[in-house]
Amino acid sequence: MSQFEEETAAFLAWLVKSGAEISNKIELRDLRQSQAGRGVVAIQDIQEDELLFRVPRSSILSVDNSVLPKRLPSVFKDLDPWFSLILVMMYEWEQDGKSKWHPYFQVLPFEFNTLMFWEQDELEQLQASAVRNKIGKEQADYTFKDTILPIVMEHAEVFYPSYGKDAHDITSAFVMESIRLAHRMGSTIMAYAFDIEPVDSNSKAVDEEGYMSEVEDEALPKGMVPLADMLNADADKNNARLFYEEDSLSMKALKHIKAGEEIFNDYGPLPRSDLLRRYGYITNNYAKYDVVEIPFDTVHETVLKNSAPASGIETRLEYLDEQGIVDTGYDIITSDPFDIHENISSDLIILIEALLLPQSAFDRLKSKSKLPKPSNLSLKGAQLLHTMVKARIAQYATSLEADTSESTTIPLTGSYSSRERRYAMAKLVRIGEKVILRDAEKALADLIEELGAGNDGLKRPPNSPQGSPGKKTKFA
Ligand SMILES: C[S@@+](CC[C@H](N)C(=O)[O-])C[C@H]1O[C@@H](n2cnc3c(N)ncnc32)[C@H](O)[C@@H]1O
Repeated sequence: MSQFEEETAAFLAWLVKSGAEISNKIELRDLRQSQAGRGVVAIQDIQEDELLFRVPRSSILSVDNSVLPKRLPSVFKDLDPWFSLILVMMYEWEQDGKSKWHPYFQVLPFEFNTLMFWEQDELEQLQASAVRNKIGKEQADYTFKDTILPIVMEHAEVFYPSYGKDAHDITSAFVMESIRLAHRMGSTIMAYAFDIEPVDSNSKAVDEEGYMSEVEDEALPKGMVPLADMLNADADKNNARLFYEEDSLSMKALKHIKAGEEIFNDYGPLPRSDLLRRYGYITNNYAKYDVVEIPFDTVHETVLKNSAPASGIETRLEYLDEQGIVDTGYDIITSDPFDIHENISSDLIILIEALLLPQSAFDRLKSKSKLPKPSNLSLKGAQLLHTMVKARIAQYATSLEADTSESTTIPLTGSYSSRERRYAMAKLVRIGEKVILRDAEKALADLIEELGAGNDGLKRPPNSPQGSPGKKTKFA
């Protein structure tokens, strides 16, 4: 038996000993040959609603189940769920064989393929993707130094029992190791933890949509649910879900699963950029959730360069900010066919239309605390949006045509975190974003032609068909 298989077997034996029930119709399998780590596979046909496994709440690696908060009650009084679980995991990891969760840690990752761990040249393959600004490595470093490190240093003898009496002899190696460990546990939580609902609900799903925890759901306590977190995900291939019960959490089949099929959880409708950031992998099945962001700076610059009045823009932005319209960026989502009003952020359309209004019209809206209607995209608005989209396209180092001149596939051989794999995944992410921009550019160009040829009083391009009288576009 390989070490990998031994660790899997020891983990499952530990889980069963802890009171878990595991169906004999499933197997925790080595899927490294398809670059998917471990995964759960059906070895016999499984019916809809059938129990796959049940994990007792006491086996969850969580703040409630660890002794650390009992040892350091004052530390946990005001700490948010995210930092609390990081601390607990650091503590339990350092207890080594003495931790109740030791066999579980052996099947959790030591290395990650998420964007936080990519080299600079690998990140550059994402070109102008907005995900590069969301990796948050510096922010995480800062908060770990600010929040986690002082606690670990003050209670070094608790966290690092092997330091013994010299626990307070803190060295820079100690500091670096603690930050590294905090990153590792933070990344594990991001890709593996669930939001744990309290023990009151009547057999409730993980959250309303059944996704694994989102970092954004900061209020709910987080927990690591052994085996439940061994399920991979592949967009709509989802066929199982975790349900809360009073003393346990149960993974059940959502549909009939045939022998040999993989059992998939649902990580949510994530664009490939975000999937890469949080989970370190992508599949083409997630392409339908792709998003491209128009950063606020691009919006601002385009408005300043291309439209009067430049004066008063900042005051208008202040009002729009109060109304919740100003954001760091605006999403354009993918769909085929592309629909301007469905796919382009309505806040972006509101922002543009508000900035284009004559001063008197803007003042009137403001006095009534109102905003332009996103359904009323004007010709000027469409033109400005079109210029913005073109400016955004120009921010990427290569064109869509160049990127797609040869097909890109993610290598299935070699190391999971190889440069080759990362380059290919990054290329697919940027292609997805450029496809949306191309579609948006084309839809806006068509709309401009339509509005220009219609009743906006502008000159129609030569040879364009005459719009029939009274014909209204959806956007006029
Ligand atoms: C919740 S864990 C699932 C168990 C994981 N495969 C393991 O071996 O520990 C999430 C991680 O599994 C991997 N993963 C999940 N779904 C995948 C898929 N469809 N293809 C490749 N890797 C996947 C990614 O590395 C992701 O960060």
